[in-house]
Amino acid sequence: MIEAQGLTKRYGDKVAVDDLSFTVNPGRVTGFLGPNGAGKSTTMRMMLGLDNPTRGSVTIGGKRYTELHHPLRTVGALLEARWVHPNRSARAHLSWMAKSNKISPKRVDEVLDIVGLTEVAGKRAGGFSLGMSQRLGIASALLGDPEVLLFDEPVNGLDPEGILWIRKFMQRLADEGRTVFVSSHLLSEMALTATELVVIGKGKLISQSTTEEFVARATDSTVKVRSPQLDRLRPALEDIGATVTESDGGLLVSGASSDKIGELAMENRVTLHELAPQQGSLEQAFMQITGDSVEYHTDIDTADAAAASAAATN
Ligand SMILES: Nc1ncnc2c1ncn2[C@@H]1O[C@H](COP(=O)(O)OP(=O)(O)OP(=O)(O)O)[C@@H](O)[C@H]1O
Repeated sequence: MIEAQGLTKRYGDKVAVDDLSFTVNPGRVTGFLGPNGAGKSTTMRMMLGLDNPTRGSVTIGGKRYTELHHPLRTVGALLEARWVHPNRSARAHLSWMAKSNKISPKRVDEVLDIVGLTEVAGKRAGGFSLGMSQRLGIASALLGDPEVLLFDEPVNGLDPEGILWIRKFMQRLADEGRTVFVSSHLLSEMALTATELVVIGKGKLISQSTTEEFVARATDSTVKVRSPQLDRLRPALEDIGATVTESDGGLLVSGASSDKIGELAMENRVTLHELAPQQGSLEQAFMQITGDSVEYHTDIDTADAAAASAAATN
């Protein structure tokens, strides 16, 4: 389990992480979501003792990173994929890491096998594709068989096959009962990968909930209605306080459930051709909740978000 309490980091005048408190539990993949510059990497660096908090604390299994007797056996991290010496082979790199952390050399072959790199273990890591480098990074993280795993933007730059592999792999690690904490600004990716979300903006906690709750809370639940007698249904809906807008020859109704709209249609002898609750996308939820927390707004951001949410809804 990871616990942040009042975690704060200042760089001069800049507050990168601002009084963050949240908990990450084992047995599930928890997404760490936030716009660029929100403070995700800084938070992860503090989890790994690479940066010191200005105030507050973050602990792994109840201990600060610097208090851990065998850090590699407690927490594994994938922060930056291409940090291996390019002339070293994957096996040589892992063997060196194992030796310097008093981990059995047998574990090297095990982790190579787990990430599917056995066949290329003798090749120079410098010639690896990004996907293979990510696998090697994950093999290093797994070397100490840790209970807690941190991934900082693990799918950045990967092809669809690589993305799918990482997603399934993180789920497998969580199914084994480990604590898996993964940062991303790819919202649709998080919707597919994470069951729990810690969302931050401008260094502050915006929400911690299940992915499902996050989307449901943030998006207006609307119902799409098509009928040849909308002229009769519309005033009836407005009479009960629903908000009605025209859309695609039908109506988009908010403030009334599909059950209520169906009953109202029957009472008014209105034939319905469609009555469809609209599922909000994670993109819509994210923009709605973090909208004010994005450091630099541009028209392009807004257009991109609209396009992304349209793509996700369709
Ligand atoms: N060493 C540093 N010195 C000064 N400011 C820093 C430093 N590291 C980070 N920051 C600032 O702190 C804020 C948070 O940065 P951080 O990299 O943690 O965000 P992030 O959520 O990981 O963003 P991204 O998704 O863009 O990587 C940013 O405004 C960044 O410019």
